[in-house]
Amino acid sequence: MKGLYSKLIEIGERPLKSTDIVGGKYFVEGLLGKGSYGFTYLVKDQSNQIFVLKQLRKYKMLMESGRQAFKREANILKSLSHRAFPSFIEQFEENEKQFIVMEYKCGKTFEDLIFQDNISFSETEAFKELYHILLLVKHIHENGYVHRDLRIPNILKDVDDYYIIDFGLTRKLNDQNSIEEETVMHMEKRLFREVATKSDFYALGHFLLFLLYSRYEPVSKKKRSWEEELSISIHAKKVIRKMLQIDEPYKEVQLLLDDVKKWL
Ligand SMILES: Nc1ncnc2c1ncn2[C@@H]1O[C@H](COP(=O)(O)OP(=O)(O)OP(=O)(O)O)[C@@H](O)[C@H]1O
Repeated sequence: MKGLYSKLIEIGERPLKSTDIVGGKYFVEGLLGKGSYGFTYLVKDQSNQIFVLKQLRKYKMLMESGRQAFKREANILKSLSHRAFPSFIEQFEENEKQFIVMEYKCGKTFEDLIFQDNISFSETEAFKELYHILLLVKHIHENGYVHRDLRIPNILKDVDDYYIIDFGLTRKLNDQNSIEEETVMHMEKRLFREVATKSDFYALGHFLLFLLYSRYEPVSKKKRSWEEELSISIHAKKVIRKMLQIDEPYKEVQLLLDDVKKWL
């Protein structure tokens, strides 16, 4: 549990305002999000180029684990250089605040596509989307990382281009979960956060369910399982059951890609 002191700092902290200038050259355009670790802003430099600026929250800055997590995200962005992930621009401290500047990826999150634009996906369309995303996840895993936060707000699409953002929870595959994490996580969270490739497949199993549920029309008020509610093929069910670790999980991304190729 957060201490009272941290809680008070958290409540009292205000994000930067539009019109603020950071790092001597970044003009704050607006707040994109307020996550658990920090504030995320859209900023512009003097040449009107857009970037994403992440600011570590003050109470997280007081904790070694918070500072480490922020540093880790910067290092991961530096090492994962690929057009599908935001490139690292710079990192600095100003007025006792820590910042990371990264490339802005233009696209819509799958959360917005489903819930704002009401786009719906057939089984084939959903698995095709998964295929493209798995190619990017393959790159992450081959570089020795596991993302651990592959949720619909962190995966973007712009026509035929796909992007993965938010590497705040990413770990090296040979890292251990911190004791802090282990003790606070309940079972469901553990499956998302395990430092193993299967946790990314688990998250993508949920991603797939969001896409498949976009076509679902409830026929009764009775709550049923996804296997009962969704009209999908046996092959689709088999793949999702392995992703969700109901059946023996996939050991590596290529095995999952091989199964998903069927829909291409
Ligand atoms: N590099 C980026 N390019 C484009 N949009 C981004 C980028 N990074 C973050 N965003 C957008 O900014 C918003 C806030 O993102 P961020 O990941 O910092 O926090 P969050 O998702 O609100 O919270 P949490 O970190 O707890 O998951 C999201 O809507 C995301 O789509």
